[in-house]
Amino acid sequence: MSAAIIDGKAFAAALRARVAAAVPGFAAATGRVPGLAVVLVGEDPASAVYVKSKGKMTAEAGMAGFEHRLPAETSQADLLALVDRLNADGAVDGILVQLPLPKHIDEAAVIARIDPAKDVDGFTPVNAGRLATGLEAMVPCTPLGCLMLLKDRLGSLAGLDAVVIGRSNIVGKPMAQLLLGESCTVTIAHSRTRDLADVVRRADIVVAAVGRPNMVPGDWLKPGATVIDVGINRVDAGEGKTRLVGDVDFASAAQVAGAITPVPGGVGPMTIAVLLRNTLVAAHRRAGVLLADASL
Ligand SMILES: Nc1nc(=O)c2c([nH]1)NC[C@@H]1CN(c3ccc(C(=O)N[C@@H](CCC(=O)O)C(=O)O)cc3)C=[N+]21
Repeated sequence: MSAAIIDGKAFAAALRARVAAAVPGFAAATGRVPGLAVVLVGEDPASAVYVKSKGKMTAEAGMAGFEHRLPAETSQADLLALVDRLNADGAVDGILVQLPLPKHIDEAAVIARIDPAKDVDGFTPVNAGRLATGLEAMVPCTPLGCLMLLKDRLGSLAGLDAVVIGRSNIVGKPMAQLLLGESCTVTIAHSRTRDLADVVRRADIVVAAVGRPNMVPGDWLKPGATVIDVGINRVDAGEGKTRLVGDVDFASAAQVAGAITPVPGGVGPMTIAVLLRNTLVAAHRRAGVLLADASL
């Protein structure tokens, strides 16, 4: 094993502490604390776990959390009406509608309904367009967390070759935009990419976000590359147990990479920490209050 392990869990805890430290200043200026509304439709057990952990960390940061659990049969009209109410609620600075939604609901229509100023996931077309054109935007939490880890590790990313594996609106595309914004030479690879191993081997930075357990082996990597593993895949561990693995084969990749994020304890905790950071930022922008800590 030669790679440094990038401790996302520790970085995320430090980020949450900086967010929490900024809340009293906001409260003094506005007479209220930042508020995050989380909407969960249906009973998906994995989703319920994330929502619970988000709620706990929202409270720990000194923010107000508003949880809305709706039955799986909720109609699209009722969900849109809830989004409208949250858009109009002055105590709500951030709105997160947990994905995926049940199949009878048009996900794109629900996301597009969220006020872009409260879109702390950065999933609305307005924020995607603002990010792509270099305007001030709410940036999706997972890619922004990955970028924070990369800049902490590497300093300037200018001129580096970056390969993003995966082209989702949630991770791959915004990740590529952020890396482009840092002046990387960016390749977006996906399921139809030819000679993926050769593409990945050119990269100084590899961000794997496909959702396929252990799909990137160490012998695809350029020695010394920085590897960010966004995958969170639950796999069978025998004896009726399961465990989490990433999209990168950690054991072989750690022999070749310069640095690598583990799963769990890498990107996952960053996602929630950045969600709180985005809620704090949205609250300041909406209230017209300057956020004193420029590192946020
Ligand atoms: N609108 C929306 N926004 C999201 O950001 C969103 C979503 N929908 N739907 C579900 C996914 C999933 N997600 C995770 C967040 C943190 C961890 C996390 O903290 N994982 C821990 C391990 C957790 C465990 O042990 O199960 C880790 O990687 O160390 C994982 C997954 C956010 N999501």
